[in-house]
Amino acid sequence: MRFGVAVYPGSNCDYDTYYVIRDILKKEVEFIDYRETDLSKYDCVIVPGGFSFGDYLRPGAIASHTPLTQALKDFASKGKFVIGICNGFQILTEAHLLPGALLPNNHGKFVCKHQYLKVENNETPFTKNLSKNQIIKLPIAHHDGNYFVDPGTLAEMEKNGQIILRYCDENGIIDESTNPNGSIGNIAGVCNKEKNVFGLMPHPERACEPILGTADGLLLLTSLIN
Ligand SMILES: NC(=O)CC[C@H](N)C(=O)O
Repeated sequence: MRFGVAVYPGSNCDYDTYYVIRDILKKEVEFIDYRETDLSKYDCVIVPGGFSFGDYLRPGAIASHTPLTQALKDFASKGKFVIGICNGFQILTEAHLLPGALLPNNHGKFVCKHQYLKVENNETPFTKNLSKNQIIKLPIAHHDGNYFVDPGTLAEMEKNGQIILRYCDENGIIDESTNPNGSIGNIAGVCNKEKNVFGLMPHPERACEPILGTADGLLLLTSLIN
């Protein structure tokens, strides 16, 4: 399986992602410049976190119009895999590769901490190494992670199994007190209807070695490889 890691001006999790794929997962990986349009050699493109184009206009808004992000539409339509992490999730919603939008956190502050998450759907290529309702711990670090989608689309997404992760506490409680940013339904990660595009606000690439406090990110990233 060949990976590409998208690089926009202002990406800052690109090296972390590259490191995990090359040195921990031992898979082939290359950086992809945001002006590139030929993605034929990749099986999966990861759109990493950061502040692409300085988060100007809205996070992900400018990056969504670059040649690379536009080429991802054709790439995804062929059934290839796309994962957007944090700013990558913002870019994928701005590009309409995923439904919904990431609004500013409801408390107006940047949030940076470890967060418990509940696996809502393990029947996707991104979560098959996990069990349904499994609780995992990953870091979150964002200012605009407040997931919003209109009620009609949300109902469709629930029906299609497109809600993948929700924010919770260590006991799996999902409510306002365990919601770090105001996301509707505590949603932390979603996929498209076809289940080959996945976006999430937490950072699995920052949680792949026990020394980092949690290696649960590996459960997600190895699902796809297996
Ligand atoms: N860690 C990140 O990718 C940050 C995402 C985005 N720039 C935000 O603050 O919401």
